[in-house]
Amino acid sequence: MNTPPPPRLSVSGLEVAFGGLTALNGVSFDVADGETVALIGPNGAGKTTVFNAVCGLVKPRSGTVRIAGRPAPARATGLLKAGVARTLQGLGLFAHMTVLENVLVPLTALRHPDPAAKARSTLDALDLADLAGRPAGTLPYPERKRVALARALATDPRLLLLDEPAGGLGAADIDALAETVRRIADAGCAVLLVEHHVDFVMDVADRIVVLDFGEVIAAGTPDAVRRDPAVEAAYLGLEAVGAEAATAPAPQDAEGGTA
Ligand SMILES: Nc1ncnc2c1ncn2[C@@H]1O[C@H](COP(=O)(O)OP(=O)(O)OP(=O)(O)O)[C@@H](O)[C@H]1O
Repeated sequence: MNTPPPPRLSVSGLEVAFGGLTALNGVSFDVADGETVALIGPNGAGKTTVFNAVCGLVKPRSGTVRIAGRPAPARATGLLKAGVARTLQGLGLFAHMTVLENVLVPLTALRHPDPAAKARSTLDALDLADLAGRPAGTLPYPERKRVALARALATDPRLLLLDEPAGGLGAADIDALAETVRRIADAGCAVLLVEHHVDFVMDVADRIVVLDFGEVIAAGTPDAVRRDPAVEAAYLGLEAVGAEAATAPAPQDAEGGTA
């Protein structure tokens, strides 16, 4: 009998401390190819710290992060080569560069054989072709978010990490985003997202991992998690969290960063 392949992402017993503060305490979960997993939890629960540990930006005190069975590379280019791409909460676009140039950044880093064609086909797929020549910083927030997603997708990641992808978007853009995320997962990519927008999470996630004070307090299908009393107690009502996320953030200055 063939051994099944290891999960695309496997986080095991992750412990992270910032001085005296234990930010993550024994966090474990997997994400399989083609699966969408959402990390949710109240503010300060440790969601971003999980992302940062997966990307090697914080060093765990103990525990492991494995990508397709191998230890996760610590540097941005190593992660891209291992098929990992990430979007950032602050988007991290280069404001004065065009949309096309932004999407070219990771392709150039990866020495893609035909970066221009790949960038253009990715922009096409996300309905951004008409904006290719515009400086990224001049676009409205929803378009800038799509550019950040395009930049991550251009590298054909096998694991996509999305940091609050629905934050600051209106209902129509959130529906379109949900469709895009489904398409990405259907193509076999593993998707891990951190998100406060509960309706969006319930819509797109195959599984939800709930963090509170750095620990996994529930994990399972959206339905199971919704009915879990520990989750309700942690949130003091999921609806309140959804309402908070519906508020658009003030436009942020684009800044340099990695996909
Ligand atoms: N660099 C750091 N130095 C010190 N403490 C940190 C650092 N990064 C995070 N923390 C602390 O670790 C805990 C987890 O933070 P984290 O940002 O991972 O939570 P989160 O669930 O992503 O929160 P939010 O929903 O508000 O983004 C918090 O108590 C936070 O204050």
